[in-house]
Amino acid sequence: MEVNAQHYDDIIIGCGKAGKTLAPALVADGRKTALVERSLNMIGGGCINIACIPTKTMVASANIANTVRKSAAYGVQSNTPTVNLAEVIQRKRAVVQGMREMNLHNLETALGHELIIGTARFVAPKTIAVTTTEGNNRLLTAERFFINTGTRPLIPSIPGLTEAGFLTSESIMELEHLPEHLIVLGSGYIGLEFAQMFRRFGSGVTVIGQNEQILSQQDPDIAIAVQRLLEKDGIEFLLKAKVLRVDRTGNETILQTQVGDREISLQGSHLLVAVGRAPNTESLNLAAAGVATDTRGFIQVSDRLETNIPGIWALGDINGGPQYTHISLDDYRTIKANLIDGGDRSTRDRLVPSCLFIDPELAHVGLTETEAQQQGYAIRVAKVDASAVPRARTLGQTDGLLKAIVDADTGRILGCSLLCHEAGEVISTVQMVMQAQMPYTVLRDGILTHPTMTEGLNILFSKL
Ligand SMILES: Cc1cc2nc3c(=O)[nH]c(=O)nc-3n(C[C@H](O)[C@H](O)[C@H](O)COP(=O)(O)OP(=O)(O)OC[C@H]3O[C@@H](n4cnc5c(N)ncnc54)[C@H](O)[C@@H]3O)c2cc1C
Ligand SMILES: NC(=O)c1ccc[n+]([C@@H]2O[C@H](COP(=O)([O-])OP(=O)(O)OC[C@H]3O[C@@H](n4cnc5c(N)ncnc54)[C@H](O)[C@@H]3O)[C@@H](O)[C@H]2O)c1
Repeated sequence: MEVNAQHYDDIIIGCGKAGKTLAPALVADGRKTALVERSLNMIGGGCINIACIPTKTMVASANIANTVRKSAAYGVQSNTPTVNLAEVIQRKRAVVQGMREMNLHNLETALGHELIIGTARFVAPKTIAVTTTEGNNRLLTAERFFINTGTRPLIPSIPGLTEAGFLTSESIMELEHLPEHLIVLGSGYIGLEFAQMFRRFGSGVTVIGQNEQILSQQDPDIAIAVQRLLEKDGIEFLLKAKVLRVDRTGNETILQTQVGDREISLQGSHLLVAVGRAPNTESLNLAAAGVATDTRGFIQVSDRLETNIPGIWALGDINGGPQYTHISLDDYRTIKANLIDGGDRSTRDRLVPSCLFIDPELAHVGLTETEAQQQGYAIRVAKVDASAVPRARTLGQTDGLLKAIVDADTGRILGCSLLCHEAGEVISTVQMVMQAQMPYTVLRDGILTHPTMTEGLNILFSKL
């Protein structure tokens, strides 16, 4: 049943990191604001419910299992660990639920009844219809719209895949029994984090990649170092492989693959598909609003995140930028600066840090060596094994590689990749030096606490 349209100053569609942070800021700015989120189970967005937080909670369990398994090397005797996946999942659910409740409380406090649970679709420019879970329709209009609807797993069209069945990053985190042998299709972020996690829980794991190199955006030396340490964990890789067909027979999923001119058949108890993300744009009926998308369906935006339609902005993964929660948060900062604080902030030239949460972690900021060369910089490259860092030795965490790319003319750091214990923390120090536009010598000569992993930066930059 349709009712008369309700009018708002601002409507946010999707409760991702950007949307949930922007809503209270708009309210505080005196705007009559509604936030439309399609599911109560997704309050707070993908990050806390089905992505970063649940995965990192489960990675913590996997790392505990690994520590126990290796304890004898530290002089501590223990039994071989037994992983109860149902309890790991229970712990994950508790962490997620706690964060979702906190987000719900914050949003209800800021928005009251203007937090609307339902799926939004445009029916006219600046007008949406919201279908609630009970099937009711509400018409809402607003002067300004902010789209923050995120992504979902991309499912490739491979013969037999749908019929055979498969796991995604969401369903794999609801498994209560350990897969005997997990095949992971995709050698990117999601594929590698789950591959190591399930290997450490006790599953056999094979990763299939379509390129010769895993982590295709990284430099080859870094990607190879990651592959080697995952192989040390017992993970197998089948690279440069194209999956021709998937079948399910009894308890086995069988993948027919082509590697060069050879056909290789692979069997596993479970298959995880992790080959990228598709944008949640179809259900929005963007055509009714005239909002333009790219060929993959992501919304096209300016460097101020405005779409081709004045008064409609797109934030987070949906705008085709880097897919990280901290980037979605930065999109919020851009909108706040320009629309609330009267500033002039753009997304151009922002530094994008990232961390792949395997153990040891791979953190990156700025340009890779390949990118720096392609952009025509004269560069100097520093590299050092993680084993050179005293803290790594005390911890028995000596696998890894530290690498920095420096502009030979200015001494400024162009990029850095750290594959080492606590890399995700250490990279922030490098990022701050880059942001302050200081020369690399600050990290070479600065007094850093001994013995810490950050002290490794003294060692790395003294190689130049
Ligand atoms: C398994 C996994 C692990 C990850 N780990 C990390 C990590 O460790 N660190 C990191 O930085 N990033 C990580 N990411 C990426 C990160 O999760 C995303 O970049 C981030 O969640 C993007 O948030 P967003 O603001 O774009 O929106 P999202 O968080 O995707 O939220 C979009 C919201 O919109 C809602 N919605 C969609 N369509 C509609 C509609 N029509 N009407 C109403 N509501 C709608 C959805 O229900 C959802 O709640 C991970 C991703 C995955 C999949
Ligand atoms: N720690 C983190 O910050 C974190 C963790 C998970 C996800 N994420 C974000 O989510 C995004 C999506 O992750 P993802 O792993 O799905 O994507 P991804 O882009 O990182 O990796 C996808 C991989 O799948 C491969 N691929 C594509 N089609 C294939 C096919 N048909 N067969 C075999 N391989 C194929 C690609 O070559 C690529 O290596 C990431 O890019 C990242 O931005 C971040």
